[in-house]
Amino acid sequence: MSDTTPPYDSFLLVSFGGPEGPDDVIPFLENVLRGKNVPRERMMEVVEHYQHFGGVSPINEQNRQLLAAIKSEFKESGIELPVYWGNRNWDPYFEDTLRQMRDDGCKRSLAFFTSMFSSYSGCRQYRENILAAQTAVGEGAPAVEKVRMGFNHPLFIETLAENLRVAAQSIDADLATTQVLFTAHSIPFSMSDHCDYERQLNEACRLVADMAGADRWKLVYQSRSGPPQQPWLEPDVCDAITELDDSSPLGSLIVMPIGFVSDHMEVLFDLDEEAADLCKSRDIKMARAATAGVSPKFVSMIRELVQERLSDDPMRRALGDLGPWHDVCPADCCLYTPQRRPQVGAS
Ligand SMILES: C=CC1=C(C)c2cc3[nH]c(cc4nc(cc5[nH]c(cc1n2)c(C)c5CCC(=O)O)C(CCC(=O)O)=C4C)c(C)c3C=C
Ligand SMILES: [Fe+2]
Ligand SMILES: [Fe+2]
Repeated sequence: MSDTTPPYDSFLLVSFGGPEGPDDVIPFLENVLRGKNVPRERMMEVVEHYQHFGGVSPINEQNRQLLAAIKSEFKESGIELPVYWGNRNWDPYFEDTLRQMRDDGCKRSLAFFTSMFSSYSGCRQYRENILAAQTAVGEGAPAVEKVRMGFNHPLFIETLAENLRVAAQSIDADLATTQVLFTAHSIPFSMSDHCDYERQLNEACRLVADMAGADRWKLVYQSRSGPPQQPWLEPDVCDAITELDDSSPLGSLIVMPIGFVSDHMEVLFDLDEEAADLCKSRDIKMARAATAGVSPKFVSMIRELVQERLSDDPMRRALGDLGPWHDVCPADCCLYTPQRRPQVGAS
């Protein structure tokens, strides 16, 4: 490492958080929806989804497993960074984590966000959250810099291509002929107009489909929360299934939640319940492909994204046409509304 290389002294897993019991559900969702134009009725609908699973989102447990996997991957690779975890919407909150990091003597941390695609929610909002937490902690709060977006990293694409093949095998489907629907969280146009979310998603879908040999694929959206008069990305996964099946009976279908890195509540409810019920009612054999989770290659990708920032080597691995994404976000990266003024946060 040369003198100009930032002396990172810690690693921070940046994530969303989720409720750990029935009483947590409403305060959690109020955190999620603060500042977002989402009707109360939609929030109460989502409350039911969470209560249906005992009020516990699997996301926190999945992040605990991811942290453990990252720790052992770092150890095996000789990376001596202590590993921390902070969330936007639930305990452990960023402020508590940054305070702990300051008390442990951390000055500059490298962060991995559990979002593989650029959007306000998955990029800028986290940087704003971290800035707010640094301000709250005050003097001595560690600096936080994020690793680049990994949507086109070969190890991410390989992980998902393998998961797609496994899903196809589970229903004896031929990927060359079976319809594949890749899903991602729908967002309002006022968000998608100011980021590369759709471009990155389309690229990742193409790369995964090519690698797995899936010839019939489409990118669709799930988990829409806005009022009906507000335009959000479409089509919705269930509308797409209905339309495709009406035009020519699908028979079999593979759904892959490419926009998410773990099988959290939105995957369990919107896909494993709603989309699966729809498929059952139409006699469609549906397989839901696994998310990256703690797959060894995905964990190795996180390690690689960290290692490239610890070294002077400019090498950045990426597949496809978009190239490696930026290490440092430009000032206007992932704005939400055109009127929003750029704010400086963790890069
Ligand atoms: C305006 C945009 C969004 C609204 C409103 C919204 C509501 C909402 N989201 C969840 C739960 C999750 N969302 C997650 C990811 C996610 N959400 C949005 C946008 C909105 N969500 C985006 C663009 C993304 C992808 C980027 C990211 O932040 O990950 C996730 C996954 C988080 C993870 O770390 O994997 C969850 C869970 C709820 C319950 C909700 C309110 C009804
Ligand atoms: Fe969301
Ligand atoms: Fe960004």
